[in-house]
Amino acid sequence: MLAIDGLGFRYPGAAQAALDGVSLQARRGSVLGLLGPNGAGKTTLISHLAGLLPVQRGSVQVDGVPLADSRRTNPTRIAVAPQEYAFYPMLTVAENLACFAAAGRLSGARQRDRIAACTAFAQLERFSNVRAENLSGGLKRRLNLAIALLPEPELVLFDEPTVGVDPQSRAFLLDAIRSLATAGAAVIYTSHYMEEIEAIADRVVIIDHGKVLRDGSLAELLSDGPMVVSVRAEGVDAVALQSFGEVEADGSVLRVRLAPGRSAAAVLAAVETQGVSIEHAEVGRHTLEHLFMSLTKRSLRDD
Ligand SMILES: Nc1ncnc2c1ncn2[C@@H]1O[C@H](COP(=O)(O)OP(=O)(O)OP(=O)(O)O)[C@@H](O)[C@H]1O
Repeated sequence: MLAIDGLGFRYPGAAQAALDGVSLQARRGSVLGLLGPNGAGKTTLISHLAGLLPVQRGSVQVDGVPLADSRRTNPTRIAVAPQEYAFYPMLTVAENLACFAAAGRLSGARQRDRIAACTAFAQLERFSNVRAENLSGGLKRRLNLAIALLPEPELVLFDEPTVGVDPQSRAFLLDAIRSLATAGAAVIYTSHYMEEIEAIADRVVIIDHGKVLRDGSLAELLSDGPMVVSVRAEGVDAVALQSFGEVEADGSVLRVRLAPGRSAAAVLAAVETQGVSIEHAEVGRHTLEHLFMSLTKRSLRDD
């Protein structure tokens, strides 16, 4: 549905491009997980799709039509559920929905139907008369979701929609977002929580410094890495394990990305011969987080 090809963007006066030749596609019925460290270019990309930034280089097309033309003929086809709360705190849930429905030019029976459908979808019925400022963090996120869905968009972008919510609300939001794709919408989902992306995305795009580092199905990305042995034990000599593969320390956990021909059993045997006791050991393919960290490196992003 959405095809981005070679998108480049430089903020006025910026030394470096925020987006440098980004290409990706979002399909109906599918959740695309968009991952990148701070400053990678995610918000800049989403701002293009929300119509807030002009295309400087490359192209963005919706079903083969340039984004700007598509937005002109159908401004509500793409919706963004932003990171910040996008409602009026002084208004109740029902008043907010009515206000945003009217602003989105919904009227009459259609307006009533959409408000009822989105209230039910976000399970907000019991809170219709509660002022938005008095909702819990999870309910505020659900109101954000309901507002974004009012115009029945075909492509929905979620920018870190679960920040500050408890595990129950997070599970609810993830299920709800997944069900949008199941019902036929195209969904783009950004989050810093890798386990969320693993839970709901079919495809994953990892970007950094404005470039796409990896684009593939979740299964491809998880299966094309080496086997990883994680060992939690105090006092292991990490240098002695380097002959088995790349070794990474994470607190008291050592992670060995096995080199070809090396076995997990040999790593565990080598740790035991050091005379330390293993508290916990795990063997498996690398997780999305391992892949992400190895692609984007571990350095902190302060810019
Ligand atoms: N308004 C702006 N003017 C100049 N540079 C900007 C502006 N907004 C963002 N940038 C720069 O563009 C680059 C991409 O930033 P962007 O906000 O798109 O990253 P991000 O992946 O969304 O990061 P985060 O995870 O922190 O939200 C960064 O180097 C950032 O400093």
